[in-house]
Amino acid sequence: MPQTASEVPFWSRDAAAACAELQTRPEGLTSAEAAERLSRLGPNRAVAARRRSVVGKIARRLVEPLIAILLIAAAVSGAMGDWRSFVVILGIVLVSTALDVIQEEKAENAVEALQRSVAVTARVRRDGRLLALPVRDIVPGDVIRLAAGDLVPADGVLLESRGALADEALLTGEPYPVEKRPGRSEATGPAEAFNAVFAGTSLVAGEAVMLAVATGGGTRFGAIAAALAERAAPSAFERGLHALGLLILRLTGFLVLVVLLARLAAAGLSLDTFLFAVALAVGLTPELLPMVLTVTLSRGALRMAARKVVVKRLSAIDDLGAMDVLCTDKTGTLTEARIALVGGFGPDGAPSRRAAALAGLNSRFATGLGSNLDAAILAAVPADPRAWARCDDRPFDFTRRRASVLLADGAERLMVTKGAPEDLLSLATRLERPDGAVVPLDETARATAAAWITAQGAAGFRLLGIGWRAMPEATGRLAAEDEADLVLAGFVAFLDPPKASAAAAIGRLAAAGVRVKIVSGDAEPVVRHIVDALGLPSGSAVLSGAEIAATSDAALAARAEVVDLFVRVSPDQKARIVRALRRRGRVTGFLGDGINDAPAIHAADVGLSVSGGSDVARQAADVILLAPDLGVLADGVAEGRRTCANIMKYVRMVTSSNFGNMLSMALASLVLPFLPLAPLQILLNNLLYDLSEIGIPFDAADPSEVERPARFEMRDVLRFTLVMGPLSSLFDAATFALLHFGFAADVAVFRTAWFVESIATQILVIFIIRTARPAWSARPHPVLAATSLGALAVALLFALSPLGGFAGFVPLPPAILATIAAICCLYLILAEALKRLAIRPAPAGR
Ligand SMILES: Nc1ncnc2c1ncn2[C@@H]1O[C@H](COP(=O)(O)OP(=O)(O)OP(=O)(O)O)[C@@H](O)[C@H]1O
Ligand SMILES: [Mg+2]
Repeated sequence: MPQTASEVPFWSRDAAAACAELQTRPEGLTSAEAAERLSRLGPNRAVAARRRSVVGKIARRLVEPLIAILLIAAAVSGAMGDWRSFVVILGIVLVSTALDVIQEEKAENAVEALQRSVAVTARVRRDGRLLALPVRDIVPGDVIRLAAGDLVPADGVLLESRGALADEALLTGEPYPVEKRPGRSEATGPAEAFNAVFAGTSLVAGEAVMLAVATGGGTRFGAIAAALAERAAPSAFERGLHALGLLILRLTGFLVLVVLLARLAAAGLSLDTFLFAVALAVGLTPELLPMVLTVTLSRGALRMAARKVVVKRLSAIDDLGAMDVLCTDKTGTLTEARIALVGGFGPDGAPSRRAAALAGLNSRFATGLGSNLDAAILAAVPADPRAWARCDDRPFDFTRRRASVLLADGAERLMVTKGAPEDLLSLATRLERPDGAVVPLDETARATAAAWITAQGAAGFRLLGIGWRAMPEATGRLAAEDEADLVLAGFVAFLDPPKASAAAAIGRLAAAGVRVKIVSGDAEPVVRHIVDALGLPSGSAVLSGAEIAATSDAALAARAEVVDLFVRVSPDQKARIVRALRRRGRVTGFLGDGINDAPAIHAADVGLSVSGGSDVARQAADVILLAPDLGVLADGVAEGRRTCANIMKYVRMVTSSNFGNMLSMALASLVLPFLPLAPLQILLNNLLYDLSEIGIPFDAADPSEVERPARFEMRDVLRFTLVMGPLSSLFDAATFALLHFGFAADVAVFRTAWFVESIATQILVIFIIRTARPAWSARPHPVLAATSLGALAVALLFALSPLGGFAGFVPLPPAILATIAAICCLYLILAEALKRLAIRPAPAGR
């Protein structure tokens, strides 16, 4: 059984031959057969899971420069006979690596489970039944049903097709959907193989049944598709953090070098100097930041999931938090998507059974996208008594916005077209009167119909126009030109009530600094009606698809920013609007559920879809809403910002307290005749400090931080550092002076005292800088309080009890203890007073 395409391409066999070769049948495999194949051929995944094993993770950490340096330091200590350092350094490497790996592993597991819950499934025939199975469980020989909007889960040949059109643009570059039908193809390349479908492409119209021939790495395009689908571009937040990390790295390198040279000049090379430099480098580097990011983001993801928002790409949380424009589709988010047929109406607007009956014929025989409009028609219109049979059809697509069927009854050939009402009106040259007579469509009748269309739209009805045309007896196929010279039979009208919760949700989003824009394929009056019904600001100008088509990208960018309503836009225009907004620096989200929304979802900073949306939309999305409700999204945005706010707390800690303390120590080492802290003490300080921060992801965010889009601004970070850094240094200098000159402390006492001051200020300041509000009015999360105070307690236990002897700590005289306590209190009070300058205040207006 070939798992890969062999020399003979698989599409050169017909369905029966392919079935025989794969030992399967149109009814599909049995689950026993499938299980056997799955274990033999492996899961249907184009690229092996990229996730590292635990061993891989540990190995990766051990080769990181910092850890490598520590290991070398341990080895040097051991070789020199300093067993205490050897053991402690190894212990620290062990603890921090374990901490890192366990946290990350847990985070990844949780997020993977979430992602699985929104993974795309395929409808597979197994044991004679149709099952929804995860795509990864598909094996060669499986028989799979596909409908418009579905992703093709494997390479295969078609067994059946009804108007199937596949979008292979991603793989062949062919921009237009290509027709797919069963048969045998002589094609040499996949692009021309009309009977084959390929993993990674999607069906945009029609229905099909396919036989999977190749899965996983054996597919033609799977690997390319996976690579293309992979979005490597980091979020703005990640880019900012990365830049900050680089900055710190450079400073660290510079400082360590200076200290090392100075000590070498003063005291010559010694193990202590070497270890001190190593410890300083370790202390200065925010080595846990990557882990902390993953953990914070995955905690955010879990909290969002509890609010029915599932993120597929972790960093999308940052983008969601930063989003300031949301473009949304209309149906399902602003409306209930419970579409009901109101009735048929003639060209003059009088009730008409005939229009409804023709719409029923079209919906019944049209292949392709079974839209909810069709469902509403079929539910309300009784089946036509005549024995119509389908000859051909031109399925619906979002650019033409209409669908035509060619029907036969005996020698009679009838084409029935339904679609956007204003388009149908312009295609029509005649009209059908209530008595059945066909007369030319004169200007008055045309104007009457146009006015009626607008009036109905404004009254909240969605309309489809219905036209027909008698075709010559021999006609067997429909051509594009046939959709012309129509007889207008009238219209069908639908109601899709506006969603009661939408107005409040949009209000919440607006209050949170997210501007909502409606981007709809529907007509202006209908969209306007919804806007009015929801009580949304209706003053906005409107931009239509036709206008957009005539606008350059640059001009569109300027227009798109101020316009909030876009009507009659095609799928690629939706994407153009998103790109235009992004070009203006807007962090843009797009929420949609249809095939027509997928390009825009893909183009957005945050692509959003709903769990009931089509495969392609969900595949393109970064975030899936488990309920089609903007309120859910507003919750998600708040959680996204909370997550960003927590990441900023780390950044503040790293840039001010951690870096500040290590900086002071480096400077002190230049002045003092001895090292201000023993290397082991620095490492211990660093480890306990890292531990203290583990609770940050649990913390709540300030209301002010949730109220506006969260952006990573290097300026804000620098401002914070410039205010809080010197403050911390000031207190370090005071400690230094008091200990060295005031108390004339000896080395051991000096180090113990400095350690206590350093770790206490470093850890406790989290309670101050975690909020821009007064520290006492914003209560920290209990987990954060526990990790911080716990780490501090351990540090004090080491430093102040006989336990600390191993690291060179000695008991402190009460006078020094009291002085340190006073310094800490004073520092915290001043930090509280100064933080208002350091943390960006909420902007006055928006
Ligand atoms: N089944 C169908 N048959 C004929 N025409 C259709 C059908 N479905 C949709 N149309 C036409 O295509 C237009 C665009 O489709 P649709 O309204 O679903 O786009 P959309 O951008 O997803 O809109 P929305 O914002 O309402 O979700 C419709 O307004 C209608 O005129
Ligand atoms: Mg839609």
